[in-house]
Amino acid sequence: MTIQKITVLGSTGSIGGSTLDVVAMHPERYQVYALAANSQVDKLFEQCQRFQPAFAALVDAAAAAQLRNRLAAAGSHTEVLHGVAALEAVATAADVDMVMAAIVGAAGLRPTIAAALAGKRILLANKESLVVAGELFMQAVRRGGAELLPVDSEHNALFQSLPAGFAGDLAAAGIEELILTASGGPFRQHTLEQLQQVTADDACRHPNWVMGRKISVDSASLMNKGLEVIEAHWLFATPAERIKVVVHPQSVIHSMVRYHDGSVIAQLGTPDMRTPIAYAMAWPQRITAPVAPLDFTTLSALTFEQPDLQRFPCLRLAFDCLRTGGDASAVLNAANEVAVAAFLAGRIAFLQIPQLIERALEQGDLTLSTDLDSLLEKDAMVRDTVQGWIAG
Ligand SMILES: NC(=O)C1=CN([C@@H]2O[C@H](COP(=O)(O)OP(=O)(O)OC[C@H]3O[C@@H](n4cnc5c(N)ncnc54)[C@H](OP(=O)(O)O)[C@@H]3O)[C@@H](O)[C@H]2O)C=CC1
Ligand SMILES: CC(=O)[C@@H](O)[C@H](O)COP(=O)(O)O
Ligand SMILES: [Mn+2]
Repeated sequence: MTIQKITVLGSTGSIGGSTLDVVAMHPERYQVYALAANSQVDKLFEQCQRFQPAFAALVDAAAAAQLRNRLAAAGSHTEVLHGVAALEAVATAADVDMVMAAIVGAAGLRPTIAAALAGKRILLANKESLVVAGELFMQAVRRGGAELLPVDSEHNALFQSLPAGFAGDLAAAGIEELILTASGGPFRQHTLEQLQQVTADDACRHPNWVMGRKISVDSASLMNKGLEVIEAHWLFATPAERIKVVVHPQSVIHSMVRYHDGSVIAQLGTPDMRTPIAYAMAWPQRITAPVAPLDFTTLSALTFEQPDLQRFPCLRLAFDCLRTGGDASAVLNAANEVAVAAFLAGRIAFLQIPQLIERALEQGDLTLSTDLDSLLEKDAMVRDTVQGWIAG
């Protein structure tokens, strides 16, 4: 078996750490080529010492200089790069077989598209890439001949539940609809009055998953599910009306495909991202993952309910954007990233997140950008505008 070399974009985050757990379990199959992040020196230093990558990359130049000095003092052979271009370099290098795309937010877009154009196997966690630039991203995958494997638990579940080789022809495959499960987040049973008072720490206390703070807030507002609806549209070439969301508080069923004959095929498992990560890394084979097996005898119940779009308008906004098309989803994402950062910093209230997004959508230019530079220019403009509203 030839060893597969992997670059992990966002290695210092939650998905990055889980990816390295899977790599560590299979040293005969995988070797780390590069680790990349934004500015966290301590964690990246530890990871470099443990996995001895050829390269480490940080966007922040001062942080990269610190890392370089510490690694040199420790006698490491890892070469440290810095800047946004460095992320693209380690994602596209000829020696790399697969790239874990686990940078949070639209910041992950350029290196992930670069990896697609370079024809890599892409393990896609960074859903924002597809939300911001679905059309351009999928074009890059086709042009580069890349393999795109979904890591997001719901999309990985759908991928496992769809017929092999499914390319978007729902009728030919006998598919009625894709059903995304949503936990409902930490505020599933909160009233609107209670939602007015919640803090960032409350929002980051997800009932079932341990995740980074941005996606945790998205789960709490149901924006995560909205982003995932858009992600499913691009990954599986499925229109909005064939994508449903059902709240399933236990997060045991990770998503389902309903077929015309009445069959529903689902993927279940302990809520642990190391399962979908291992699946995507090894596909079409299966490897062991360091995950506790699902114990059916201790599951009290699997329950289901409708999402409440009054209390959680972000999900409605995302569905609307998917139907609107153009750059609506990119505007939604930019406004959401700014609003979530402001909420995490204690500068706005939770319920202001959808309000700011709705205002950005009403005032933004939603016509489709046909190249990446103009799309990212628009993304930056929306961010400036929303930041201006927050600053008052
Ligand atoms: N966590 C989960 O269980 C799941 C996550 N996802 C998706 O995966 C992605 C990562 O999520 P998660 O691991 O939770 O996030 P974390 O916040 O835990 O980690 C984010 C990673 O991105 C890096 N990063 C942040 N900003 C930049 C930037 N501007 N340039 C380069 N790197 C940057 C961080 O580096 P640094 O540490 O230096 O700041 C860190 O390595 C998100 O898109 C999320 O939606 C999808 C499904 C499940
Ligand atoms: C683990 C994962 O894939 C997250 O995106 C998860 O789905 C969050 O859970 P909810 O958004 O359903 O609360
Ligand atoms: Mn998910």
